[in-house]
Amino acid sequence: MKSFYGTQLSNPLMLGTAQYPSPAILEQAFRDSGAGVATVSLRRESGAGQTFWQMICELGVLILPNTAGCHTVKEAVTTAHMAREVFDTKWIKLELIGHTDSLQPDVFQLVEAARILTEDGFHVFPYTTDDLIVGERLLAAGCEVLMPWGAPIGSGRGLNNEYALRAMRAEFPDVPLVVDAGIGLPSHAAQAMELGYDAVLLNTAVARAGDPAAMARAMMLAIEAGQLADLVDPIEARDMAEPSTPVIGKAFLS
Ligand SMILES: CC(=O)[C@@H](O)[C@H](O)COP(=O)(O)O
Repeated sequence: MKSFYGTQLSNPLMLGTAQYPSPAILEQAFRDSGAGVATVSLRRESGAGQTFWQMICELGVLILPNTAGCHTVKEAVTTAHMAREVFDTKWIKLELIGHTDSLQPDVFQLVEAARILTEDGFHVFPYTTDDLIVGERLLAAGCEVLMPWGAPIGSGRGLNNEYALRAMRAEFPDVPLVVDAGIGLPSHAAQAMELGYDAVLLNTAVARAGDPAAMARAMMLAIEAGQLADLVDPIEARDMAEPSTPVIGKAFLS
């Protein structure tokens, strides 16, 4: 498994901490799924106060603070500095929103903020589009991980552009890649792993499910299934049929 800035994840599920019905259900979702990373929004969840930060720290998983809700480089950089103080970590999930309806990242500001934060010693996890050139620019700015979107945040649409995500995997074979946002179902998470992605980050699909803890577990099982399938050389899809038993009386190929 690839490492994330030198750290091996205990497993490839990164789980958000927003919108759960209660703190107890949030904790249960982490326990039942065994998620390896918790992402937490400094701006959106700052109202919850010290008790909430404490609870997140006590989950016993790696913390990936994020800059959700930031629209400018200045806001994102300031929020990243706050996060480093609160959670004592160099990791920052850099979100810089550029479009109100789709919450599409502003990739121009994203690259600039990534460069500033990297020079300042941060380990940046950029939430980006599935654009190859933006990916290249983020790597050139010092990022060692890329987090392309599956679909707009909270949409639950799954992988909107499988072609582009596949192209990113092929273009950056050695870079840890995480599908971030838009996952709605376990099958979407499995699909991301089948493409050879290294992890999946999701929040809404679990937090807003009828039973968040059970959905978190379902996501983890799907991620494990997709990861295993990717490792064991799956067959290529074909247009034409091919008999499963090509030679009468011969059950095995060899
Ligand atoms: C919590 C978080 O980091 C989100 O901004 C993230 O992008 C997840 O998106 P979904 O809620 O669509 O899973």
